[in-house]
Amino acid sequence: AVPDRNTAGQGAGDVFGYTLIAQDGMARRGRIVTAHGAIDTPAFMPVGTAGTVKGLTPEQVAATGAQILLGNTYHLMLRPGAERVDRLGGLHRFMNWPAPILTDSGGFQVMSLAALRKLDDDGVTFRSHLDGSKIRLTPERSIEIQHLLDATITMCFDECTPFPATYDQAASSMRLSMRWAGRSRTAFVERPGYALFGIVQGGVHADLRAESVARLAEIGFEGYAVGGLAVGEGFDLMCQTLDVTTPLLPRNRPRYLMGVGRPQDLVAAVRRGIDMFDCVMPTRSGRTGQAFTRRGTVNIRNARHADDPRPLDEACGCPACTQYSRAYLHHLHKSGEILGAVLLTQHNLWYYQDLMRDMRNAISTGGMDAFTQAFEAGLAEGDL
Ligand SMILES: N#Cc1ccc(CCNc2nc3cc4nc(N)[nH]c(=O)c4cc3[nH]2)cc1
Ligand SMILES: [Zn+2]
Repeated sequence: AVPDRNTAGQGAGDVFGYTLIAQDGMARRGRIVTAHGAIDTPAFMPVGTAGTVKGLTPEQVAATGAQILLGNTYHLMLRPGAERVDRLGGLHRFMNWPAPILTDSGGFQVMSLAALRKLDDDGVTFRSHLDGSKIRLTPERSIEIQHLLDATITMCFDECTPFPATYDQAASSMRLSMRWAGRSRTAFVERPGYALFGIVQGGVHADLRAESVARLAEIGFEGYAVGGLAVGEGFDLMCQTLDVTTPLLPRNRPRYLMGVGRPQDLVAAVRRGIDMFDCVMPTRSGRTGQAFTRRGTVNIRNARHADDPRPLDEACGCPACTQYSRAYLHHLHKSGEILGAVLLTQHNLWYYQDLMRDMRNAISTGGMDAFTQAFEAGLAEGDL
C-alpha cells in the first residue's frame, strides 16, 4: 500500500538529515530522513513529471520499492498550475503519494521543451509548449512554485550548461547558476524536514566544477546535485567529471546525479560516490517495449519472443515476470495494448529498485567489487 503519512517519517524532530551508514571505496550507503518519510540510499527516483508515474497507481509505484518520486516545476506550473495544486492541498495530496517528492526547478525543461526561450541574468522567458502563452521563470518564482507544490526536496533554479560548450561558455553559465543558487537559497522558506539542494555546474572542466562546489558549499545546502551531465557528453566524460567532483562534496550531505541513467551508469556513479538518481529511461522505454534485465535490455516487440512461454527475467519478482510470459508481453506491445506499457513499466522500475537494493547490501558487506563483476558478467552474457 502507499506509505501512510502518519507513519512515513512523522516522529522525532522531523528534521531533514542524512546519515552515512557504510562505505565501500567511494560508494556510500546512507539514509535520508525527511518530513514525508525516509529514503535508503543509493536511491533511484522514478520520474512523475506531471504528477503521475505514467501508467502506474501510487500503490504500484510503492510496490516496486520506490521511496521518493521526482516531479517537474515546468510541467506542473503550466498545467494544472502551482496555485491550483496548493489550493488542493499540495502535490502529495493531489497525486496521493504521501512519501517524499523531489521537484526539479524548471530551467532544464525550459531549455529542452519550451519554444522561443530567452535567457537573461535575471531568469528565462519562454512560451508554453502547450498553448504558446508567454511565461517568466526566475529563481524566486521557481522556488515559490516548488513551495506551493509542497516539494519535500526543492532544487535550485539553475542553467544546465549545454554540451559541448567552450571553457568560457561553461564558466559564465556556471557563474550564472551560482548567482541563481544564492537567490534560490534566499527565496527558500525553511521548514523542518524540507530541503533545498544546490546544483553543481561547470561542464566537463575540473577547475570550473571545483569553483562551483566551493561556491555552493559556501552558501550551504541540505544536499548537492551534480548537474550539467547526461547531456550527450558520453559515459567516459561523465565518469571523468564525477571523478573530479564528488570527492569535493561534503561527506555528510546527499549527492544527486540528475538525469542518470542506464543501469551501468548507476553502478559506475554509485562507485564514484553518488547517492541519488532520477531518469525517465525505465518508464519511457518501458512504454516502447524496452525491458531492462540482468542480462541487458530486451526489446519485447522482437519476433523472437512471440512463442516464448518464459518470463522476461526469471530472477525478477515483479507482476510481469511472475504472472505473464514473454509471448503475452510481446502480443500486448504489438497490439498497442495499455497493459503492455503498464507491465513493462512495473518491471523496469522493479529492476531498477532491485539494482539499488543490491548495491546498498553490497556496500554494507564490502562487496561492491564482486557485485560489479557479477553485474557486468550478466550484461555481457546477453539475453538467452
Ligand atoms: N529515455 C530517456 C532519456 C532522456 C533524457 C535523458 C537525459 C536526462 N539528462 C539530464 N536531466 C537533467 C536535469 C537537470 N535539471 C537541472 N535543474 N539541472 C541540470 O543540470 C540537469 C541536468 C540534466 N541532465 C536520459 C534518458
Ligand atoms: Zn520483472
